[in-house]
Amino acid sequence: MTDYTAGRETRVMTEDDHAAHLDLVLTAFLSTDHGEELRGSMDIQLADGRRLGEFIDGRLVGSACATVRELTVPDAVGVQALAVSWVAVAPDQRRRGVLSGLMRRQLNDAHEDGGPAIAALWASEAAIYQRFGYGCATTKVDYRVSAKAAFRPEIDLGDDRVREVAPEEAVAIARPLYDAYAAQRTGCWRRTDRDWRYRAYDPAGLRAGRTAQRWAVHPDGFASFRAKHNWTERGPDYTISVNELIATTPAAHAALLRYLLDMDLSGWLTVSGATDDPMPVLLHNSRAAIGTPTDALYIRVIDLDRALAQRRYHAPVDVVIEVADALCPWNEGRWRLSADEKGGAVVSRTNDPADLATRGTELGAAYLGGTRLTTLADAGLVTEHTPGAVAALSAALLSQRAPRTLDVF
Ligand SMILES: CC(=O)SCCNC(=O)CCNC(=O)[C@H](O)C(C)(C)COP(=O)(O)OP(=O)(O)OC[C@H]1O[C@@H](n2cnc3c(N)ncnc32)[C@H](O)[C@@H]1OP(=O)(O)O
Repeated sequence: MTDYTAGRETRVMTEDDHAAHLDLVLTAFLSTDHGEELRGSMDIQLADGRRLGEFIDGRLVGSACATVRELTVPDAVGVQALAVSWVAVAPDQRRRGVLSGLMRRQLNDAHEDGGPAIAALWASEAAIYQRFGYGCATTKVDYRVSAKAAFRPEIDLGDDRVREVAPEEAVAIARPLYDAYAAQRTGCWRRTDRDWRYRAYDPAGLRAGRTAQRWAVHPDGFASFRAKHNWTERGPDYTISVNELIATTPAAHAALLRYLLDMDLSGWLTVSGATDDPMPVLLHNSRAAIGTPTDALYIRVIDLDRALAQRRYHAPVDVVIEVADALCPWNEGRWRLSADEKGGAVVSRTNDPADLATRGTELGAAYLGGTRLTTLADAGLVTEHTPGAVAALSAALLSQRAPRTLDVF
C-alpha cells in the first residue's frame, strides 16, 4: 500500500515560499495565463494572512490560507472570523488527503490559539467542504433581468440623480455607505483599507471579456458594474453585470437599479441579492427577472460554546443539543443553549438528556440565521428527541433579515 505520509511536512509558509505558492495556485486553479494578476490578488488579500503549506520532499503541494476579519452575525453583531482562502492542491497530488490534512491542522491551530470562534469560506465547488464541518450559511440569488424592465408604478425613485465617478474617486464615496449598510446587515464583512484596495483591483486579465469596472453613485448608495459586449442580427445585446449594489434607502436602491437597467445598448442586467432581495416586488412583470439561488458563504463552528454565545437570538429558547463533530472533537457532546428575551445566550456543557441531535456542519449552516434548522431536519440532518425542540431552536437562530455576503475571497 502507498504510504502517503512519507516525506510530508505541514508548516506556515515564509516569503521564500511565495513564488512556489503562486505556481501552485496557478496550476490548481487552471489559471496559468494570469500569473501577474493573481499575484496581485494574493498580495493584497494575504498581506496579513497566514499561508499554511503542505510539503512533500520539500515541494509545496498544498495550501490553505486564512486572514482574521470581522463578520456580522445575528443580529448585525460584529465578531472575528477566520476568512479561509486560496485552498489549492497540486493536480498530480490530488485525492491523497492533502486538503484533509490542511483543514485538520488549520482548525486545530485556530482552536489552540483561542482566536476566532468561527471560520468562513467561499467554496469553488459545493461538494468539497461539508465533510470538514462547513455548512452553507448564506445563499445568494443571481438575477438575470431583461434590460429596461419597468418597475411597478408606485416605486419611488426619489429626486437624487445617479452619477458616475472615476474609480479613483469611488472608494472614498462608497466606503461610508458600505459601513452604514454593513452595520445593520448580517453576513457582511467589515472592510479595511486592504479590502477596499482589493475591491478596486481591476487588472484587464481578470475581467473575463468584460469592460473595466465602473462606479455609479447616489447620496445613499453606490453600484460597481461592468459591461459585456454582444452584437446580434437584431443589434446590440450587451449584458451589464453588477459587481455590487449597496443602498441605505429604498429610493437609492430603486434609483441605482433603474440607472443600470436603462443603460443604452444593453439587453440584460445581472445582479445578485440576498434571498429576501426586493427584486421580484419592484418589477411590474416579476418574471422579467429570473433568480437562481446559489450557495455563498460557508461557516464552520470552530469553538461551539464561544460561537453560539457571541451571536444574538431571535426568540427565547432553552434546549440541550447533542453534537457530533469528529474533526473538532472538543465540540462533541451535549450542550445547553439558553437564550433570553433580550437575545443574549449562555452555552454550557451538560449531562441532561438531549432535546435534539445534529452535527457541527448543520450548526455552521444555521449560524447566520439564513438556513433554517427545520429545513436541515426535513433532510434528516437534525434529529428531534423532544417534540417542538427543532422548531423552537430554528426560530431562535433566525436572523431578522436574510444574511447577505458580498465579499468573495
Ligand atoms: C476556500 C477556497 O479556496 S475554495 C478553492 C478550492 N480549490 C480549488 O477548487 C482548486 C482545484 N482543486 C484542488 O486544488 C483540490 O482538488 C482540492 C483542494 C479541492 C481537494 O484537494 P485534495 O487534496 O484532493 O482533497 P483530499 O484528498 O483531502 O480529499 C478529501 C475528500 O474530499 C473529496 N473531494 C476533494 N475535492 C473534491 C471535489 N472537488 N469534489 C468532490 N469531492 C472532493 C475527496 O474525494 C475525499 O473524499 P473521501 O474522504 O471520501 O475519500
